[in-house]
Amino acid sequence: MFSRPNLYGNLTKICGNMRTTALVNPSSVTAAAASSPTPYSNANVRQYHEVVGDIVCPSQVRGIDHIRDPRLNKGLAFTLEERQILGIHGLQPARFKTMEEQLELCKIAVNRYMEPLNKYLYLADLADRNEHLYFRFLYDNIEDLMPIVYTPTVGLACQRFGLIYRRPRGLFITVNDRGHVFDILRNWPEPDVRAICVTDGERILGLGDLGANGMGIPVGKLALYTALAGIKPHQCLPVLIDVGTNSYDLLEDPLYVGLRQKRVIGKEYDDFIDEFMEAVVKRYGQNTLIQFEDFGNQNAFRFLDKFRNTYCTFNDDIQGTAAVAVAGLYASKRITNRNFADSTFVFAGAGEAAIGIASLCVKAMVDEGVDEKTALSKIWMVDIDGLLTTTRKKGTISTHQTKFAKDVEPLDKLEDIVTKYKPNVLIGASAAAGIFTPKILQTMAANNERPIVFALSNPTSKAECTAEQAYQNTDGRVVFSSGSPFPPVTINNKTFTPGQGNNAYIFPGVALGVIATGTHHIPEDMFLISAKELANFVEQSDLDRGSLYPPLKSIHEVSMRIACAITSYAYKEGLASTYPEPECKREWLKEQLYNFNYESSMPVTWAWPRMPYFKTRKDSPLLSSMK
Ligand SMILES: NC(=O)C1=CN([C@@H]2O[C@H](COP(=O)(O)OP(=O)(O)OC[C@H]3O[C@@H](n4cnc5c(N)ncnc54)[C@H](OP(=O)(O)O)[C@@H]3O)[C@@H](O)[C@H]2O)C=CC1
Ligand SMILES: CC(=O)C(=O)O
Ligand SMILES: [Mg+2]
Repeated sequence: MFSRPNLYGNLTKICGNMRTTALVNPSSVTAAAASSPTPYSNANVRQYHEVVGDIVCPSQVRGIDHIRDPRLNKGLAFTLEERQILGIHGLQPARFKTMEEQLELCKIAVNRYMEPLNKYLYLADLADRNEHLYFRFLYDNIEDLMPIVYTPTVGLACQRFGLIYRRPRGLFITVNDRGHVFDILRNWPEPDVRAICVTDGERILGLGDLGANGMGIPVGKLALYTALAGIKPHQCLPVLIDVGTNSYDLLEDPLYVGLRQKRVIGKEYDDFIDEFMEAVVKRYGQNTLIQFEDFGNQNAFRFLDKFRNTYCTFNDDIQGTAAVAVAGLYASKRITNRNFADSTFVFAGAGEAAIGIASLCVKAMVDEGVDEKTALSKIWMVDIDGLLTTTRKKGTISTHQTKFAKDVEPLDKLEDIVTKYKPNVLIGASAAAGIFTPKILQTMAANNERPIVFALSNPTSKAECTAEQAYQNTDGRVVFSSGSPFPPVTINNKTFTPGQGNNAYIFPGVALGVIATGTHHIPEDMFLISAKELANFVEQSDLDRGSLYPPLKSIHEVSMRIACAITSYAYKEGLASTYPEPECKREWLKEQLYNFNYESSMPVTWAWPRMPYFKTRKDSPLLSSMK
């Protein structure tokens, strides 16, 4: 244990005249967190003045409010100087801890919970208490914690949202706020938002319409912005657009926290979304990235078409998913030796994810030198009514699906379609659990030496098949990946660890590149570039263990590589608005990242807690009065 030095003499000296000074060299403060605290003195006050020069005041918040602010709180990692100067001394136990010691405690604490939802709640509580520790904990333990803050557990958290809701972690904008969306955005305390993830909760993972309970999704996605790509948390804003829900269960549920009405649709809904988009630009600027997430099918495509050239926006379910799946297919070429154009694809599902992937596959084939018509002929799409054919009744097939419809006899059953068209690639994005039956998987294995099967639906309970079913029914020959994680499977004495074909490999890196460069619009090319970047990072050892993706522990590097590629592309294509173009993109991006370690909590102008934010030492009346 640390002995407690007599600091009160020094403190009286410093606090005696609140308008003099109490400045301590911040580097010594950070280092001191781990070691025996050193009393402050006028000597190090002077040194700090000399060292710091122009300085930005880190915080005006003192006392218990400093601990209560998750962005400022460091728990027991506050040094003695920090505790004294911030006026929090005595509000915590005597012990000083390093961040590493705190992280050990987090591990013990989270592992005490058996239920994933309880782990989720522990992490949410940690984020509400100590943001730095939360993100560092996620960053260090992404393999263990991604299934908690993200799919599959985030799905359960959304389903139980009314029960577990604690504190605001994003904005709820309801259709009753029409005409006042800008005012609601102004209520968000952060002025420097660079990225918004927005949902209206209509299609939350494969769980359907969860209305306002869908807030867990933008919160989880943006947690990954920080944990995977280092985007600063204060620059991220989760938004839930509440226009009601068509879920009868939720409307009847006494715990439901959203508007208790059926969804507003049509012009009223569209005008509301328009107002939201305009308000975002007015509040945060035209380069604010707006990631659309888990909207209903029709709206997702409509809004992407409508906004993609007028706002800085993308749809993660359509475009992010496309990139991760196509990356997996690029990587699979090293196993099957087949180009895209030599393949036959069957998609179970013809919605956002499936159409997005199929469209990017076409782009990849065109990239290989094949014409678009030939590329389209390789792709067979199946929705709930069976094969997409040109004979479908008008109105049962959308404009995005039309180009994939085939001039053939209708076929309803997936089994028959797989038997007849003999795909070597079978991709599920249907939210229909178990539709890849043993028979279908066996047919894939009978027709292909190395059949490719992606069961991309989330959460785990909605997967088209489990990893175990895929390996067992193909004699271990399948090249498999899934949207949510599955545990390793051992068959014929060989253990397979399939990779996670999830857009989390893509959207954080894309977002980092887009935000850093101040890109205005996000062209489709960026997703093909991201796919190639991800595939290039896959090593032979990944393929050998049965994965088409790098291990999650290297997902930070994946995000950085994607961000570098996006940055280069943005400058090359004249899309960037941040000048001058940096020579070394990686170094330049790294300089902008979140610091996962604690920073000094020593406020330069601590003696005037409510003073405005002075940018330079020269500007500060406190400091100039000291001359
Ligand atoms: N791994 C990842 O990164 C991602 C995974 N997903 C997952 O993909 C799933 C679908 O999402 P999304 O595309 O956005 O949803 P959509 O609602 O847009 O599409 C679902 C599609 O599946 C079809 N479908 C439903 N039941 C069946 C069935 N029994 N057989 C064949 N097709 C069927 C639907 O047909 P119809 O329209 O006729 O009902 C529709 O075409 C979700 O579970 C989602 O979590 C989504 C994004 C990313
Ligand atoms: C992963 C994702 O975005 C989804 O399942 O909707
Ligand atoms: Mg999604």
